[in-house]
Parts: sequence; C-alpha cells; structure tokens
Amino acid sequence: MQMIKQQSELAKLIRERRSIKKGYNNKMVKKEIVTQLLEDAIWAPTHGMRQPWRFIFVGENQKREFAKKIASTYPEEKQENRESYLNEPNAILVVIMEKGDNQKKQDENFGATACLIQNFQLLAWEQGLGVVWKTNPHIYDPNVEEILQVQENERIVGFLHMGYFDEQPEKKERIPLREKFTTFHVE
Ligand SMILES: Cc1cc2nc3c(=O)[nH]c(=O)nc-3n(C[C@H](O)[C@H](O)[C@H](O)COP(=O)(O)O)c2cc1C
Repeated sequence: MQMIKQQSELAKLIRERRSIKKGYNNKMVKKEIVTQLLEDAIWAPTHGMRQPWRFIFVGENQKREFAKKIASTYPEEKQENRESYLNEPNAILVVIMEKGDNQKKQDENFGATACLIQNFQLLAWEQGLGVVWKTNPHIYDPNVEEILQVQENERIVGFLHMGYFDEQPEKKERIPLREKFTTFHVE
C-alpha cells in the first residue's frame, strides 16, 4: 500500500490554521495584502469556470462608517453592541456570490466560493494574518444587501473578519475520521 511518508507543509498548514475571532492587534490589514492573497485564492475550482465571487474590502479607514451602517439595520437595543462587534477586526472582506438560476448552479457557486474562502484563509494564515468566516444574521438582511449594493442575482456568503494577532486560540479537536468513514460493500 502506498502511504504518505511524512506530513507535508500543506497538511501542516491545513491542520494548524485557526479561525481568529478576537484578540486582534493594531497592525493594519492593507488592501494590497488582501488583493495579493486573493490573486492566489481565486485559483479555486469553479464549475463551468463561472468564478461566481466578488469582494468588497472594508479597511481600517472605512471600518467605523461601515460598522455604523450595518449596525443601523438591527433593532435599536442591539445597535451599539453590533457596532462595536464590527469594529473589533482591523478589516473586513465581504464575499458576494452569483446565485445561479437553478439549485445545481446555486450549490456549485456556493461550493466554489467556499473553496475560494478556504484558500484565502490558508494563505492568510501562512502570512500570520488571522481570518474568521462570519455568517451573522446581517448577511441575510435585505437592508444590508441594499447598503452594499448586492444585486438581485447575488447573495452575501460571508463577512471575513481579519486582523493580525499575538495569541493563537487552542485547537478544537476533530471527530475521528473512522467515525465518519465507511466503504461501500455490495451484498
Ligand atoms: C460556513 C462557515 C460559517 C461560519 N460562521 C461563523 C460565525 O458566524 N461566527 C463565528 O464565530 N465563527 C464562524 N465560523 C468559524 C467556525 O466557528 C470555526 O471554523 C470552527 O469553530 C472551527 O475552528 P477553526 O476554524 O479554528 O478550526 C464559520 C465557519 C464556516 C465554515
């Protein structure tokens, strides 16, 4: 049987990447770094070469205004909390996808965009940039779609909160593969 001899750099990167949800430091997440990472991330698989994604970058200088606008779509008693939450990361990347006009295309487009996001997360981790894929209720809110000029045939797949960090979170163990893996047997 052919076995993988040693853990590759890629396998190590996949295992060691963590979602960075808090503890961002003040180092600026530059647009140029994000676009450089995306130049590689867009080599994700994409059915029909549809490449259904597009991005809106919210940098340190736009963040406060952005947070205020998105928070304003929440009921008044939640707005302050949501505004400060959206100000925690140093930058945010809004990932938008084309929906596709049937279920198959919708699934493929979401799948391709998810592959792209994982590429991005891994590449960012390699550079010491923390990312977390956020799917808070606001990404489904028509008012947020309007603010961000998301078109009828598009949806927001996530807000990627980004920032540099000093401490890594603990890893969360995965369910052992043997509990998830079977071999098909013909009776
Ligand atoms: C589709 C998707 C949506 C997610 N949404 C959120 C979210 O809204 N809030 C959050 O804190 N983490 C979110 N995460 C990150 C997960 O919580 C995280 O990946 C998980 O806890 C495992 O941690 P790790 O990424 O550090 O291995 C999301 C991850 C995925 C794949």
